[in-house]
Amino acid sequence: MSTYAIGDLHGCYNEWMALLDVLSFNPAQDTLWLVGDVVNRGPDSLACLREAEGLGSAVRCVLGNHDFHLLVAARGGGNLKSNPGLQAVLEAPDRERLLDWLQQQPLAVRDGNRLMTHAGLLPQWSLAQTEALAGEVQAALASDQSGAFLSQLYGNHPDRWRDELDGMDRLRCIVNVLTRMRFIDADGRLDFKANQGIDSAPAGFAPWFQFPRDDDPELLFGHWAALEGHAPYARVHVDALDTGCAWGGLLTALNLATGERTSVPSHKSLGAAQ
Ligand SMILES: Nc1ncnc2c1ncn2[C@@H]1O[C@H](COP(=O)(O)OP(=O)(O)O)[C@@H](O)[C@H]1O
Repeated sequence: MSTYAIGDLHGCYNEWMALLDVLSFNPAQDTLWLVGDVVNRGPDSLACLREAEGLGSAVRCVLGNHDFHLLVAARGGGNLKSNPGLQAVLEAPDRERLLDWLQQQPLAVRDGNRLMTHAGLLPQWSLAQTEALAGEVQAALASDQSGAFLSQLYGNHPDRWRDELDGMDRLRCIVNVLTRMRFIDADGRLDFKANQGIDSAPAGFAPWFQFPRDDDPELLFGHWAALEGHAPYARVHVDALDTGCAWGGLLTALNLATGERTSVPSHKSLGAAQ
């Protein structure tokens, strides 16, 4: 009866299966939290989606920016870029079922004092507020206007949260915080350019987890491969789970009860055929 949180899969199906093997994962008893970015970059997005969908209630998954990329391309009139693996999803006979599953995933998963999102959350957002804001996006994805929502999703504005935001600006800001954020400034403004290690912070910006909070939650996030699973100088309890499997790094699972980390190497780094 273990619960494991796993970092960004990014289509690394073989590594995912190897990791589950090492963990002796049993879907009848154990639970997997997936931190988002199930698809893109790696070799087999389609197999990852099928597996995640097929695991049913054994999986709790949040949406990442690359998952949104697939949804925008499939259902929001967007163009595909980056990876032919996504094309395979779009051409699959079961694409509608897989896309329906993806579109139903939340942007936040909470269990008591623990919260998982793909990128993080703003220091001023409580866990309850984050859940509620994530729920607003999930409702938009579930509505009969979801295509219009997806077609207007992309953009960097507004780059700063205000409670008064409404309409698409509000939803876009929530999505950008929960799935794209890395560096913010003291006013909570998001930077959308820097994506390397913490040394790449633009002047006046710092990683979101280096800002103090009023509460003391345990936050799980992925998204930021260059951190290599570390959150330096964090002022909050965070677990960085993206250890860059798609970049030749590792795929990592965190046992939520014991805090133990288990990793397997990327097959890319082993020189295996992708
Ligand atoms: N271990 C690493 N060290 C340094 N840079 C990395 C590492 N892994 C990935 N990167 C870089 O991080 C950038 C962002 O990739 P990633 O964190 O996967 O996020 P996303 O694709 O969602 O923007 C990429 O441009 C890549 O070059």
